[in-house]
Amino acid sequence: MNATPALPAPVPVVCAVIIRGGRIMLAQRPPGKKLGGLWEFPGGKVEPGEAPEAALHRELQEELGCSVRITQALAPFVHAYDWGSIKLIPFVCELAKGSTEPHPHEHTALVWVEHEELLRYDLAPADVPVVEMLD
Ligand SMILES: Nc1nc2c([nH]c(=O)n2[C@H]2C[C@H](O)[C@@H](COP(=O)(O)OP(=O)(O)OP(=O)(O)O)O2)c(=O)[nH]1
Repeated sequence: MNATPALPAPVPVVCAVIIRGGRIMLAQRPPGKKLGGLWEFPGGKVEPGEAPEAALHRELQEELGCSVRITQALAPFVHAYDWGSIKLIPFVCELAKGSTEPHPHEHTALVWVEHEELLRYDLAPADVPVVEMLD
C-alpha cells in the first residue's frame, strides 16, 4: 500500500507574451487577489476539456477585449506556490490584424515594456522563467 497522499495536479494556466513594436505587455494584478499588485502576462486558467490555445483567446477577449495571433508556443513548466502548483503554458503572440486596442477590464494597469526592462517589474514569481525563455 502506498501511504503517500497524491498531490493535486498542477492547475493549467495559459499566458500571452504579446509583442508590439519590440515592446512586451505586462498587466498588473488587482489588489486583494492572489499575487495582488504583481505584474503578469495576461491569461488565466484553462477550463476542463479546453485546448490551451482556445483558453488563451478566450481569456484575452475577457481580460483585454483583444484578439491575437500566436507566433510561438514556449515550453510549459510547473511552478509551486505555497497554496498549490500551476502548470504555466506560455505563448508568444502579436495583436491580430484589426484587433481592438487592448484595455484592462480586470487588471489595474497595462504597460508595454522593452525586453530588458521586464525583470525590473515585480513579476508573479512563475513569470520570471518565462522572461528567461525569451530571446
Ligand atoms: N494569468 C496569469 N496568471 C498567472 C501568471 N503567472 C502566475 O503565477 N499566474 C497565476 C496567478 C493565478 O494564481 C493563476 C491564474 O489564475 P487566473 O488569473 O485565471 O485567476 P485568478 O486570479 O482568479 O486565480 P486565483 O486567484 O483563483 O488563483 O496563475 C501569468 O503570467 N498570467
